[in-house]
Amino acid sequence: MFRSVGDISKDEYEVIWLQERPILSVKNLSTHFKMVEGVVKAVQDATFDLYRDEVLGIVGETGSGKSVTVKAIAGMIDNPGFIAGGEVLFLTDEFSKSGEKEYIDLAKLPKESFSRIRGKHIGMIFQDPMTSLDPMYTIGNQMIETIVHHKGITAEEARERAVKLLEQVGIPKPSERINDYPFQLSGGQRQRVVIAIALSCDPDILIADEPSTALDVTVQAQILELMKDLQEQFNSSMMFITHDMAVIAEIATKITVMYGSYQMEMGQSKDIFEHPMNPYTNALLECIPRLDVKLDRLLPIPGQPPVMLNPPDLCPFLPRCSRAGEKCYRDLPQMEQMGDNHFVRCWNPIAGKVRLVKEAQG
Ligand SMILES: Nc1ncnc2c1ncn2[C@@H]1O[C@H](COP(=O)(O)OP(=O)(O)OP(=O)(O)O)[C@@H](O)[C@H]1O
Repeated sequence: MFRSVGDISKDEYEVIWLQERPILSVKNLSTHFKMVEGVVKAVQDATFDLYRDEVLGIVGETGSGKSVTVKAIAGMIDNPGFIAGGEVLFLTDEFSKSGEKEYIDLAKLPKESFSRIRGKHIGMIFQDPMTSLDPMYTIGNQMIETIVHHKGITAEEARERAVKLLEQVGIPKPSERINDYPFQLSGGQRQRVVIAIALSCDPDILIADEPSTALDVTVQAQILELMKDLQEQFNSSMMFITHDMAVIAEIATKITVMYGSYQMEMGQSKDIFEHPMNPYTNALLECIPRLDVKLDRLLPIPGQPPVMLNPPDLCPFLPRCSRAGEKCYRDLPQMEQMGDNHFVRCWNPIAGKVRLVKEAQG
């Protein structure tokens, strides 16, 4: 049965409208650190959209700029770091006079205003739960304070909500454990508490920076499973950072691959795994251990990681790339669209251009 536009309620209309517009639109974001020795160009030209319900996986090896990207979005870059350019457009009604959602540029938002964004609209989960928890207060106190501050409800209501959240993240006997101090919990349980706090204000975006890396392997898998379930339940968009392609395969709907401060490739997960076009993405995929091939050790990518201090304006993967050609030594390639939602930074992508030309002819 068809419905006319007049039959659509205001709430339904808002859902449709929101699904068509990204909740976050990052455009040409660059973040640098001014050091005595020179400028560390940590993130250059990062560009992506995040839509409702999407899980964007940011993957790359250590030092590639993953954490700095999300910290810049969340207003967490301190001196000597600074946003050197670009926009971070976030769709919110937090500062709106009309009550309608509007885009605000987080790259230009004063530091003091971030207390109205972080914790409320953007929930953060870091590798080490103790960076988010205060050892001096019970987990109940910490959760209730956050909820009262952002939701404006009574401490009693906040306590009820905290107990329910602890239950949702799998803490046994939550009405008792809420009185525990962080040191009384295991590492995995502490991370579950941090996840509960991050979710406590129904954030629009959840940012998880290697949330399971510091935990032992079985707990890692449990935390990953929990994050997947909660993302579906709470319906928030997520940005998930990891250096591990196998982890990203589990959780991300869309992936951006970073190397030496640049996005090298971005696309839907399926496309990245089935048709990687950047030689670096391909090298990363070749490092994933396979069940059908017996190896004594993981295959490392040959060569040295890139220099971040005063780098040349060339592809950062150039010194390690087996496909490098003459053009690669002259100019930096830009991100180029190669297919539906598939972008790659490379002068000589793997089968990319050939595939598109064939598609166009066919
Ligand atoms: N406070 C800082 N001062 C100077 N340089 C910094 C600072 N923070 C980060 N950097 C530099 O910025 C670059 C990107 O760092 P970032 O932490 O984003 O990497 P990453 O991809 O998240 O790596 P990891 O997986 O190890 O966290 C690195 O070269 C790092 O040394």
